[in-house]
Amino acid sequence: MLKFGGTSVASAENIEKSCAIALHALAGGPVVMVVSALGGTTDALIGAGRAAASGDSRYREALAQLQQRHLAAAQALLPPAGQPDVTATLTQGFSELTQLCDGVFALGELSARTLDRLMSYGELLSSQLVCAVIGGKTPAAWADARQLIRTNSCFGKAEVDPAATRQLVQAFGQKHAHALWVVPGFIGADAEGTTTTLGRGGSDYTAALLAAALDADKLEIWTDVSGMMTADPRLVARARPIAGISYQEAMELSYFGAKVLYPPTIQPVMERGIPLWIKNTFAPADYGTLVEVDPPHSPDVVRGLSSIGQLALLNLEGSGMVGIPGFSKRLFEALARKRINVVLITQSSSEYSICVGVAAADVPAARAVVDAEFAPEIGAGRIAPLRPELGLAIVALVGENMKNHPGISGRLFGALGQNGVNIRAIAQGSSERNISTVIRSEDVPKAINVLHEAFFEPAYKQVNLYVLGPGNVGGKLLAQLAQQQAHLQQQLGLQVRVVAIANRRHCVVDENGLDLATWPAALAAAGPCTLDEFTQLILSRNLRNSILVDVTANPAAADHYAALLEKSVAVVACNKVAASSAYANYARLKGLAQDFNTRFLFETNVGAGLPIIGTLGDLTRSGDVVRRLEAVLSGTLNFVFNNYDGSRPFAEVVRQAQAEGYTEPDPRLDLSGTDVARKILILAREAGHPLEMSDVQIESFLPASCLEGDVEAFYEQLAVHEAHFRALYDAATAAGKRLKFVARYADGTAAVGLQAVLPSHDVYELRGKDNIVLFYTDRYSEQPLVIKGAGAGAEVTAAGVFADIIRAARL
Ligand SMILES: NC(=O)C1=CN([C@@H]2O[C@H](COP(=O)(O)OP(=O)(O)OC[C@H]3O[C@@H](n4cnc5c(N)ncnc54)[C@H](OP(=O)(O)O)[C@@H]3O)[C@@H](O)[C@H]2O)C=CC1
Ligand SMILES: N[C@@H](CC=O)C(=O)O
Repeated sequence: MLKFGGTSVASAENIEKSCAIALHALAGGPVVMVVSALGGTTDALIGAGRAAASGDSRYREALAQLQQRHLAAAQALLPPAGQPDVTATLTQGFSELTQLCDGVFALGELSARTLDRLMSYGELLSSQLVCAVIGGKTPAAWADARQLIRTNSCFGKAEVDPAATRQLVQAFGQKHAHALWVVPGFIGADAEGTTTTLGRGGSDYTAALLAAALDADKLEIWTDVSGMMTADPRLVARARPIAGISYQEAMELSYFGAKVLYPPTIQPVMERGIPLWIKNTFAPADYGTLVEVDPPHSPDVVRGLSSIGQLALLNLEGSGMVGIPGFSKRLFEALARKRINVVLITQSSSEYSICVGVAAADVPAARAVVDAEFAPEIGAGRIAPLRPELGLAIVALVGENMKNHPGISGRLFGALGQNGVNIRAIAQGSSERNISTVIRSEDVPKAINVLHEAFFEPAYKQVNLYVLGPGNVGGKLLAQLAQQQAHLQQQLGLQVRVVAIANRRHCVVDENGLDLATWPAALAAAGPCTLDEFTQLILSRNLRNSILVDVTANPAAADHYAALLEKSVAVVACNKVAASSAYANYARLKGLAQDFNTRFLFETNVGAGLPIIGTLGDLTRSGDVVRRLEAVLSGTLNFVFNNYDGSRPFAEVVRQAQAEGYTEPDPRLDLSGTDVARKILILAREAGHPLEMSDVQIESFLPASCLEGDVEAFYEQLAVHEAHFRALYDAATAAGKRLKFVARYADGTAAVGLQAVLPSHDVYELRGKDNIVLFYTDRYSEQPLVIKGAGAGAEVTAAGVFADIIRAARL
């Protein structure tokens, strides 16, 4: 039994392919070919009927075009001698169709019964065309499905009488012995012989009914994809075909939106144990999906993911329901009276509420019928009026193996939770074959991708970066990312994509990942975007595993972290503003990261790429208590005082520090001690002490006038005060000391300031732009734990940001 869908017969070329497949199958025994209408025909027929009913005479043009398409296919496929019969059949069919639509036009009404008749021509004509084509190569007989498929008179989606159908098919088979039959799909007839249809996609069902009635060896559904996929390939780029699947799993997946198979198709073949094979007409060598009783073992615990959109939840709740039998019965009966299909049901054990999922389009009817049913209880205040919630979708995991594996739901909830996907309702049958979650519609693409990663690509995770501030550090970061992309993918299973880059003037976005070799040109050519717009971009794209990387020094950028963390978007910042802002804000951001299962990381805020904050975290998490910190935390100031000896102006050495990328974008922050004050404040907080910036005492060595005016004025004033800096240097040198800008924390107070230290001091030998931190803790009480190394510079800072990105990605 072979069924060919609309795309498989959409053109002359495709019909040739389908016929070749059928001829090949014929070598193995008798074949029945069930054929859909030429792709797009059913919609065109419905459109023509509706146009006629609404008094729009353009239905005639539409029918003429369809006729032309069918005739052209016949001409292309058949030799001249074989054309007249089919041409006559097609012409006759379109003449009947036109008469039918003329009637609809005259009456201004299109009944469901007439629409079924109208639609049936799609399959009736395509199957006769295909029969003529294949009949030119081998003997073939056309059979009218209306003599085989017996239905009730529910027009639009008639219900099949399987026993009567079986009898009709078998009797027909005994009377007409042919090696090859061609049968129109989708249509049947009621007991009076009136044409009915089986619902959109119903040709699959026709084929399954015939396969069951004839006890076929197998049913092959030939379509335009290579089988059922692990997820909708339009949403998940790495979705792959499922080779083997059980009937029950296929049924779950097809009901839950895997459009490859019309859901009722499975039942008739499942009852008879007939294998169902989904194959691709355009890639016949592909294996496809074999649906059978006992598919081979698969390492995948979950067989597939599916989703249903346009869902609404209806909540019926109130204390009047608790412990009273019959409420659910009344609810479901009320919905059934309006023929409202219930897709999902959940009820809490408190019995305080029942929640059902229905199609969003059914909400007004559901609301009316349920509120009417429970009017007495609502009036008495014992239950609340029905509360619908719209804009929802179901995402489901399907797989027989799930029941043997603990932890599947945990993985499901963990993966969604880490990506800020809120689950509104959950349903799991005791078969454990399907775990359904109800989520917001706009989260579906993200959720499906996250779950596909979690269950089908365990060694692979896509990470989406939004980089704000491609300056010295940001530029180096992008270069390092470009260089390491292959390594990240191969060694860590991370596909790190930079989705957007913005500076103050431009913002470039590519949801598929920017080309990291050419981003500067792309950025320069892109339009501007504000910080608000950048944040909205991140939120609206709603991509999985999103990370904001703030490589600016901008205070306003830090104001956006909360909105992102609240949506489970991780924040990696080398911008120190947030972590050194008011303690309440710092604590709130950390709390948000924890509450929303994401990360707020700022390792580079202290000591650039050195592992200072991480080490502090390890100490405190393991129960150690930090009593005292002593540190040199400014790469700039260490560089300046290591290089200034009076032989060239102090201002020139500072300019060199800036040119080499050690200073803040505004070097006054370094020279004033503010940058170091921020760092010791952050360390004290990370050690568990809730200090404010006002608690840090800053002893500035700069003359006050250096901080009045802009950066150029600052440099001018440094030059003006050269003698002051020279005197500081000379005094220290004369005493055998070196100048170091030292930060200290002890007993709840912190201070930063310039000191002349003796050779015996721990920081005396600190070279270049290095930083050093000495941790005095309960465990390291005599000899401190020391971290020392390059504490400034774009390359090392970018490396620290990179490491934070990986930490955030591997959460
Ligand atoms: N240098 C170092 O050793 C270390 C630096 N850091 C931190 O790294 C951060 C960056 O320093 P650095 O790279 O030297 O600075 P740069 O001045 O070189 O770069 C800053 C970047 O931020 C962008 N920017 C500023 N404001 C905005 C805004 N409102 N919207 C979008 N982009 C904006 C700038 O854009 P535009 O070009 O348009 O102005 C620029 O691209 C600072 O916070 C610094 O404290 C941390 C540790 C060590
Ligand atoms: N400007 C800073 C850079 C690192 O935070 C410094 O000089 O240390």
